Amino acid sequence: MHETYGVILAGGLARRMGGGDKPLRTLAGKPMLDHVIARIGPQCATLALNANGDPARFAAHGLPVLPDTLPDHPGPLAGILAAMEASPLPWVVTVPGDSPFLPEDLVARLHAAREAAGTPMACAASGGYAHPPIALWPRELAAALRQAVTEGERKIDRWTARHGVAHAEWPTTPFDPFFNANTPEELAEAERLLLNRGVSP
Ligand SMILES: Nc1nc2c(ncn2[C@@H]2O[C@H](COP(=O)(O)OP(=O)(O)OP(=O)(O)O)[C@@H](O)[C@H]2O)c(=O)[nH]1
Repeated sequence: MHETYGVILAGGLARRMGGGDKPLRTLAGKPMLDHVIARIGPQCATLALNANGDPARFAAHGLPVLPDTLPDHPGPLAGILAAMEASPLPWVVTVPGDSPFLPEDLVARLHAAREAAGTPMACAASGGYAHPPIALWPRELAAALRQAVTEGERKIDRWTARHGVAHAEWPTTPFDPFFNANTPEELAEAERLLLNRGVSP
């Protein structure tokens, strides 16, 4: 297995949640970020958090905080770029801080998909839909990504398609492992899934 640098993306503005830090919202008695760390941490050699503003608010979670290196919240590609530029390892996996049910074989299957297809990147999918922020990135494409974002690129899938991306698909039953909580209603739904439908916390 390739050692992989994991970065949890928490650099967005969370407008649909009413602002603030989505990953610090409580889910089943603990911050959603703790659920994400429990899922992705064991799959990575090192873990970090991409977030903007005062890093002290994440101190309890014990992760290095990487701020965006581009101004004005240009979107998830800015967090992916910060992750690739900070990575001590050739491979980087990014996951959003609002996806508490990530699969335990995420990193292994992304590497396998990339190797089988001979592409530089691999992206997670479920139910026939790709989840562009949940992907494996080669550090060596950081300069190309910086150039693209500087020139105005904002869409992850358009940029990955230019370089080549494989997709690894997961089943959506009994639940979608890429469920993400963007709104207070989705956070309540995540809580129901955890408490009633056997998603292990
Ligand atoms: N670093 C960084 N990450 C971002 C930015 N915008 C979104 N993200 C992250 O990308 C992932 C998907 O973002 P969205 O859920 O679409 O955006 P969001 O800002 O979190 O929420 P909304 O404002 O409700 O759309 C989340 O993990 C966000 O934290 C950004 O400008 N910079």
